[in-house]
Amino acid sequence: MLFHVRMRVRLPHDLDPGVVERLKREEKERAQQLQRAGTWRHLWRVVGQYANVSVFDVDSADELHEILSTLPLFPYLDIEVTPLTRHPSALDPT
Ligand SMILES: O=C(O)CC1=CCC(=O)O1
Repeated sequence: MLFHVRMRVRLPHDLDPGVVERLKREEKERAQQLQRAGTWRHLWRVVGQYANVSVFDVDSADELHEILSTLPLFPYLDIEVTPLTRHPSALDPT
């Protein structure tokens, strides 16, 4: 199942810079692990915002919830999820 996910990052301005650096490093490691596994299919920066749009390929909404809710940055993310299905005019079968 494919899901479009929009994440907006809202880090508190008074968060310790060392904590911010660690969270970003851990988020990157987890994101790249999931990309290598084929689960995090697309990861794009939204121009002009500290936000991304992503496409996840998972077996269920429960699996997606588990992934998103365990991201290191999760406490600081506003997340919107949109389930996707195949468009009948799409050439790409995936
Ligand atoms: O910077 C972001 O958009 C948040 C994020 C998601 C994966 C990652 O490495 O950073």
